[in-house]
Amino acid sequence: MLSFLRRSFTNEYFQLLPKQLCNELDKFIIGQPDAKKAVAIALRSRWRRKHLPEEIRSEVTPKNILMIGPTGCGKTEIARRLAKLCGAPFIKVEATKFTEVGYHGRDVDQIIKDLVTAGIHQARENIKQKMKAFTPQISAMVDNYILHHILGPDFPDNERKAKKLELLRSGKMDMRIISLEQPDIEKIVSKLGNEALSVEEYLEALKSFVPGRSLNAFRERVTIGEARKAGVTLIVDSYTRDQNIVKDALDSVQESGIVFIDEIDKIASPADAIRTGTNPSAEGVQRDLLPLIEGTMITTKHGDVQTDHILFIASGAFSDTKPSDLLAELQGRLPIRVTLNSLTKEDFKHILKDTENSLIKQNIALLKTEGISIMFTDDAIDRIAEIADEVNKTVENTGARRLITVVEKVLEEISFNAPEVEKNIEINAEYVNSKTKDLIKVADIRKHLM
Ligand SMILES: Nc1ncnc2c1ncn2[C@@H]1O[C@H](COP(=O)(O)OP(=O)(O)OP(=O)(O)O)[C@@H](O)[C@H]1O
Repeated sequence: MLSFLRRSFTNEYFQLLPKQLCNELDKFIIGQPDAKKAVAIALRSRWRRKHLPEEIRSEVTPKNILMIGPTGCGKTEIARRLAKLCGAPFIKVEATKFTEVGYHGRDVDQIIKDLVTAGIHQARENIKQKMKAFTPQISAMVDNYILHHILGPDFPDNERKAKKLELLRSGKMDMRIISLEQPDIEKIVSKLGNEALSVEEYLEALKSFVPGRSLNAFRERVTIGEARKAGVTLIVDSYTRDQNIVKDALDSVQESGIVFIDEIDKIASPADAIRTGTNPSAEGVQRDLLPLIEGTMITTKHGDVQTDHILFIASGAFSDTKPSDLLAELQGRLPIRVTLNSLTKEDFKHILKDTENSLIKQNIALLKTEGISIMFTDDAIDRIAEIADEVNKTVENTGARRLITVVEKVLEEISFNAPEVEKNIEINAEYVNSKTKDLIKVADIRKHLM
């Protein structure tokens, strides 16, 4: 059971062809076809690499990517979504963090350590998700144990026992108080490492388990309802403590980890600056990053990690510097360059309503929890997109992040007063205008000054 649960943290998306993967990304990210293509190919290359004979496989390293594009245009989102789709451990870091006082020269290794932590967390979450399919079996086992505890081991009357069990399962005994002993958790955990156990054997092994360890820590007497819940949680948690999960997570990090390094443009220095030594710390960070991206061994508290096959995606706006201002060796290690476009008003409309869990859908769902139904007319969506575009152009370009600010403004009053507002609210362009007057005014003033 355990090996089945653990098998392959990567999922079926790992098998997708680049075109199919782009289609999946299209559901969440509007436009940016080149960047989607590049990451989809990078992912498929990993699958291809896995199918190579051993001797060639170790020679093939991932083709790392440099994403160039303005802030808020989807660079991080593409990488994060890719990782999520294929179940790959993912971490985002800001390159500038390592130029801060106290950071320089130390610990870009921390990036890999954090990736391992993210990988372990994800592996545990994966197991928890998969365990959900076994909840009925686990609950039945816990109930059986509790019944055994209530009736004692020698209770002879099977008919009465069955009736009691039915009562227990129905939840009718949940308020009764029982006291539980300390579980022999060591015994259970030592069994967990044994992969040879079948489901039945595993459940059998767990019969020695007394639910409620965490409860016993602060009280011995618990209600049956609490014990039933705690028993299930404790069993699920004990699976996730298995040391093999850490080992699998390390493998997963090495084989399919993705590191997203943002603000790489901020540590690029024009050749002059390096020659005159005006920006030595930025260059130092580039040098520190080199071995990680080239492939090295990093020692973490969970074990050694070889970084050769981790996919690195570096990203930046490059408004003040150029990619060619990066150290030549670093450029060489980021051979795939993709440019992302500044988002247009049309893109904004699609981002607002057409992506899975789009901003509009999220806000509708949020207010639904208060019993409020809101509906956006098409002209309201157009207007929000227009205002966001206008403010980006005249005040500061924050890309799609601006949409969040505008939608927040539009819904501020309803959010503040809910649920004491009308139950059905239509939001049209006029309503949008009335709630975003301040934003429009600032944009107008700036426009006239330009
Ligand atoms: N093309 C897009 N399609 C859908 N949503 C987008 C798109 N671009 C940005 N967003 C949304 O805008 C927000 C910011 O985007 P993201 O984090 O990808 O920015 P970025 O390009 O990495 O910029 P930065 O370098 O400043 O981090 C996210 O919530 C994301 O969902």
